Amino acid sequence: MASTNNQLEATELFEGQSLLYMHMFGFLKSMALKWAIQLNIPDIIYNHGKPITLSDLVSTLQVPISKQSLVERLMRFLAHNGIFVIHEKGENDDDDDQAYALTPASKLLSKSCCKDHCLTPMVLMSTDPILMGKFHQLGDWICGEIPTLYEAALGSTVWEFLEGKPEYLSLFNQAMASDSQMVNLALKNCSKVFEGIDSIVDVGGGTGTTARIICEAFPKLKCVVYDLPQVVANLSSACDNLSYVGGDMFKSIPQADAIMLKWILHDWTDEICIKILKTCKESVSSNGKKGKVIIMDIIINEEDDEKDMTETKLCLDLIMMGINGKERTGKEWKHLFVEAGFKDYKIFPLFENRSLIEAYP
Ligand SMILES: C[S@@+](CC[C@H](N)C(=O)[O-])C[C@H]1O[C@@H](n2cnc3c(N)ncnc32)[C@H](O)[C@@H]1O
Ligand SMILES: O=c1cc(-c2ccc(O)cc2)oc2c(O)c(O)ccc12
Repeated sequence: MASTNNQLEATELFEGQSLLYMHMFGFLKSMALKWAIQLNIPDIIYNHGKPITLSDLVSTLQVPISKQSLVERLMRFLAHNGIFVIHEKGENDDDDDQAYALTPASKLLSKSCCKDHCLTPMVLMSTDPILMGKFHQLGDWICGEIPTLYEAALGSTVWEFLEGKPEYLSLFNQAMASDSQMVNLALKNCSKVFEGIDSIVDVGGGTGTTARIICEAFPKLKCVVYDLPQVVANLSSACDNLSYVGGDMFKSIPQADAIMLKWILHDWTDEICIKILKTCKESVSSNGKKGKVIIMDIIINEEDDEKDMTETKLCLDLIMMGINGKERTGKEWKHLFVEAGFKDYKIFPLFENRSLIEAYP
């Protein structure tokens, strides 16, 4: 009996050990992704026009002979994780019997392949050493009085940090724009949301990627991108129905039939979200029309989502924790709408980890 218990205990401990190793080395997934981008591998494979053999890849990369096997090992790791796929050509145990091809994930990292849907800037932001570095201070920050991890690690809130560092503002804006490009692919599923409205303000709309997609799809809809002055400075619109206005959403929000908030509310605490939602409600109600607030954001739904999807949402929740925001469950979203005085709201799936919520004043 004792030995059965010991065996069980040992089995469980080995499982625990295995889980810990998986987590300890998890950072190498993002590092290997960054390596592939730094070496331009997704574009090299795409431009090759067919799966690329190891010898063609290393010769394009001009990797010294002594390091060629390292490329093979990195590609094996990335293929194991679904970023590339290995095509086996023959039965010989020869390097050139294998060739690497793109998967949907690496297509999204190739500018040549997915010009309008390239997620490379988001990978570069999420793997930036300074931005990643602040997570080393989670422990000290949680036990201290400083309100946000950004302030604890970098000395200012995220928005002040970005304002003072043009290269990071540009990295952040490009990362946000790359996420917004995906709206293009999802718009057909939710086009009804934009029908019957004449004007919309994209509050915190960044450099205007989402607004541009909506303006092109609905040429009669007048769209304003409203963001901090340093974000919209020097931006000009290519479409007649799109304009940029610099301002502070905590001071005022321009009037319109609809307000859009994409990836805005998850940046803030409940208290601040309720304040933003109340201002939006006033803005869409003040012209006497029955306006609405359109929210594109994350809803945590552990019951219905796949485990991997929940994991991504919970990772984003930790990122939001660092800027004093949070990802919310359906119940938590309801709390915001009720407290801000909205009469009703509807939820639609948008894409992958994102939902679209229409809230009615
Ligand atoms: C996470 S980004 C989302 C950008 C864009 N909506 C998107 O999804 O790509 C948040 C945006 O809110 C803007 N923002 C932050 N504070 C703001 C304020 N007080 N007034 C207006 N915009 C603000 C930021 O500059 C940034 O562009
Ligand atoms: O990978 C990220 C993403 C963000 C991010 C995403 C969406 C938002 O509405 C705000 C921020 O922020 C990050 C960040 O602040 C960081 O230090 C590292 C990575 C990321």
